[in-house]
Order: sequence, then structure tokens, then C-alpha cells
Amino acid sequence: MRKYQEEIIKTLQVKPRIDPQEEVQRRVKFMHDFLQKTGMKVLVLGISGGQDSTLAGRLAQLTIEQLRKETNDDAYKFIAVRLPYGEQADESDAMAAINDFIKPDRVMRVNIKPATDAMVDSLTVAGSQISDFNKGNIKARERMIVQYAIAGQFGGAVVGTDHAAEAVTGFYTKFGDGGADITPLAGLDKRQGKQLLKLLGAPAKLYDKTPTADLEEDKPMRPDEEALGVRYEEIDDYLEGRDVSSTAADKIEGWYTRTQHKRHLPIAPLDTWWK
Ligand SMILES: NC(=O)c1ccc[n+]([C@@H]2O[C@H](COP(=O)([O-])OP(=O)(O)OC[C@H]3O[C@@H](n4cnc5c(N)ncnc54)[C@H](O)[C@@H]3O)[C@@H](O)[C@H]2O)c1
Ligand SMILES: Nc1ncnc2c1ncn2[C@@H]1O[C@H](COP(=O)(O)O)[C@@H](O)[C@H]1O
Ligand SMILES: O=P(O)(O)OP(=O)(O)O
Ligand SMILES: [Mg+2]
Repeated sequence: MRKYQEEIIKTLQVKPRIDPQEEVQRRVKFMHDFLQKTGMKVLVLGISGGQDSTLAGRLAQLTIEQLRKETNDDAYKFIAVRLPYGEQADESDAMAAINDFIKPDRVMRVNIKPATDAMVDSLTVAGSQISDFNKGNIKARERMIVQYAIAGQFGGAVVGTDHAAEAVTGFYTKFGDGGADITPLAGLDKRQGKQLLKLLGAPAKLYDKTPTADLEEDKPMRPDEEALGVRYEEIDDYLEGRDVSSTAADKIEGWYTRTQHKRHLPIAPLDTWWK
């Protein structure tokens, strides 16, 4: 194994193989203990229709149901949030995830298009033209704003869907979908997340789906793998300590190094990690 690979695996705490049942229990226990310790009773998460929010959403709902049963306190709730930018191409997948699998206590829907477009217009008037790519990051941050607004109102915590295969490439918007209070999928790679979904009985179309951030209007539903230039199969192999082609390993390590800043708090004068 490459030396950097070993270091990355250790930092991101990825296991070469998992017991899916044990991982489900461990992650539910984590959210359970977090809520008990903080006294918060509500979890909030955007559900896109993709694999990661389907898994994190179901784990959140299971956590809340367990706490309600243990405490007889109906204040424990999971709020699933639909956050389309106008019409969403895979809206039916998002609703299937919610209705057929996650079964959340409550669903809220906020269209992020008016706020996003208003922000882009204001920036243009101020003299800063916004590229389609940069607008994509504004969409991700609008979703963060909505989730924190709901969490603030209901005394809840925002659940993030970041996991090891996204963390290693920094493939998320800083303070957008990267902004959350708890990340129950941390340490899992993409295929391990799939194993948990299978165990939990998710519809196959949701875990067999091509992962997409779907943030760019110029390239709708653009697969993550196309933007990254490396396949999740290769990323997962790398994270599980297997040999991958040197082209793939170089690509992954390049992303990891370039996105180091996303995995730290803002850089302060006495910090040295970035030097
Ligand atoms: N799959 C997903 O969830 C998802 C979602 C959105 C975006 N994406 C992808 O993730 C990426 C997000 O775009 P991005 O990374 O260009 O935007 P970003 O906003 O996440 O990060 C860029 C910003 O980070 C800061 N920054 C850059 N280099 C830095 C450094 N060395 N030290 C400290 N701060 C630094 C700057 O403020 C810069 O504007 C893209 O690859 C996009 O396609 C993926
Ligand atoms: N359209 C969406 N509705 C609700 N929540 C969404 C939507 N798109 C993204 N999200 C949230 O952001 C994360 C990250 O998504 P990526 O596909 O990894 O970019 C996702 O898990 C949802 O929680
Ligand atoms: O974060 P999600 O739920 O949108 O999953 P994916 O990254 O597979 O699109
Ligand atoms: Mg997605």
C-alpha cells in the first residue's frame, strides 16, 4: 500500500470490511447519544433522492423512533426536507426515498430557486458575474441555510451526509453540504453505504443510482465520477487499502491534498497544518 494511502485511510477511519448490522447500530447509537447529551430532540436533513441522504435519513428516523420508545417523549422528531431548485429531474426518486423507505415524521419542502436566483442577480448588479459552477455552490449553501433555519426554529441539529469517499476528494461545497452538526456516515465509503442500505431494505433503484451533486445547469445530473475523473469503485478500493492503478491513486491523492482546507476549521495565525 502507498504510504500516503495508509495515512489517508487512518485519518478518515475507513475499515477494509464492515459488518453492516454493526455499522447501523453504531451509527444509530451515535445519534442517540448525541441527542441525549445535548438535550436536542429534532434532527433535520435534506433528502435529494440520492444514496447518501437516503441512508442518513433512514438512520435518523430509526434513531428518533428508538428515543421516542425509550422516553415516551413525542417531542423527538425527524424532519426530512425537500430542497429542489425549481423542478428536480429525479423528484420521483426523492419522494420514493421518503415515502417507501425513510418514512420521516415530517416532510417540509422549500424551493431554493427564488433565493438562489435573487442572490445571483444581486451579485451581478454589484459587479460580480456568477459562473454556472459557482452558482451550483450557492445552491448547496442555500440548502444549508434552509436546514439551519429549520433546526434553529425546532431546536434541532442538522445532519450531514459526508462520508469517506466524499471526504477524501473534498467533493462537497465548503459550508454548503459540508456544513452540518453531525455526520453519521463518516468513515464509510460508497459501497459500504450501499451495504447498509441493502440491509435496511432500501429500494435497489436508490442505491444503484449514479451519484450526482446535480448542481450545474449546463450539465444536468452530471455524474460525480465524471467531475472527479475517477470512479467510486477505485476510490472505495483505495480507501479499503487495495491496490488501484497509479493513475487513479494519483488522482485521489491530488484531490485529497488540494481540498485539505475543507477538512479543517478556518486557518488562524498559529495554525501550521496548511504550511
Ligand atoms: N457531490 C457534492 O456533494 C458536491 C456538491 C457541490 C459541489 N461539488 C463539487 O465539489 C466541489 C466544490 O467546488 P469548490 O471546491 O470549487 O468550491 P468550494 O466553495 O467548496 O471551495 C472553494 C473555496 O474554498 C476556499 N479555498 C480554496 N482553496 C483554499 C485553501 N487552500 N485554503 C483555504 N481556503 C481555500 C475559497 O474560499 C474557495 O472559494 C466541486 O468539485 C463541485 O463539483 C460536489
Ligand atoms: N435537491 C435536494 N433536496 C434536498 N437535499 C439535497 C438536494 N440536493 C442535495 N441535497 C443535500 O445535500 C447533500 C449532498 O448532496 P450531493 O449529491 O452529495 O451533492 C445530500 O445528501 C442532501 O442532504
Ligand atoms: O448525497 P446524496 O443523497 O445526493 O447522494 P449522492 O451523492 O449519491 O448523489
Ligand atoms: Mg446527490
